[in-house]
Amino acid sequence: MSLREDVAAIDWARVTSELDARGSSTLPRLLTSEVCRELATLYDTEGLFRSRVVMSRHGFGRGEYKYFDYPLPAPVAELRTALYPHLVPVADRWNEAMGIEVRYPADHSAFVERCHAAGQVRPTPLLLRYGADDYNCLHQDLYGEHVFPLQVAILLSEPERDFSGGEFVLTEQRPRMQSRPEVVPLRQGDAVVFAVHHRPVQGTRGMYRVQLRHGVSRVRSGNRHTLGVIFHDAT
Ligand SMILES: O=C(O)CCC(=O)C(=O)O
Ligand SMILES: [Fe+2]
Repeated sequence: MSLREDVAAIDWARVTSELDARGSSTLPRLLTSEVCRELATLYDTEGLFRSRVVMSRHGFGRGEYKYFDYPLPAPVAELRTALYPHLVPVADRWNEAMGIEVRYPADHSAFVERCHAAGQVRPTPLLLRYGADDYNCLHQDLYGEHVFPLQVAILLSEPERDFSGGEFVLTEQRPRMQSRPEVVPLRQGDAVVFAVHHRPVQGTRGMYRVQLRHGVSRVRSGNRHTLGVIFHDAT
C-alpha cells in the first residue's frame, strides 16, 4: 500500500474527536520500521538539509536537529501532502471557535504558496537526534505569520531497544490555571498529531483558549530519532 492509502485508511473520526478532546492524538504504525530506519540514517547524509541546530547553543535543550531543504525526501514530502487535507477540517473549525478568520485551502501545495507569498519560503520538516542525557525543552514551532495549527511528529527509534527515557510530553496551559501535562507513549513508526500553539476548549461558561507546548523528557540511554512534520514554512 502507498503512504497515501495508509493515511486515507486512518480512522480520522477517532483522531478528530481525540484532537477536540485533548489537543493530541496518535497514528499507530504510520511508518514501517524499515522506513523509520532509512529516515534516521538520512541524518548523516550530506546535502539534504538547509540548517543544523545544536539545541544547547540556543537554550532549547540538549541534542540536535536538522531542517530538510527542498526538494524534501519522498517520504517526507508525501507525509506532508497526505496528512494535511485530513487535518484541515479540524484547523478550520478550531479557528472558527477561537474567532480567528483564517481558513485553510484543501491542498497543501496551495497553503505552501500562501506561506511563500508572505516570505515564508524555507521548509520546516526536520529530523531530530537525541543521545543519552539529551532532551527538548517545551516549545511551540511558530515560524512566521502563517501557521497551520496542527503538526505531526513520528518516532523513528524503538523505545527500550534503541533508547530509554525520552518521552514525548505535551502541556496545556489554561487561562488563570496551572498547566496540565500529558505524556504520549509512542513506539517506532507511531505518529503523534498535536496542536502547534493553541486550541479551543468548551467550558461551562463558554469557549476558552488553551496554549499548548511540546517537548521531550531526558533520554536515559541510547539514541532517539524523530521526524517532525510541520505544515507551514519558515521566514
Ligand atoms: O523529538 C520529539 O519527539 C519532538 C520533536 C519536535 O519538537 C517536533 O517535531 O516539532
Ligand atoms: Fe517541536
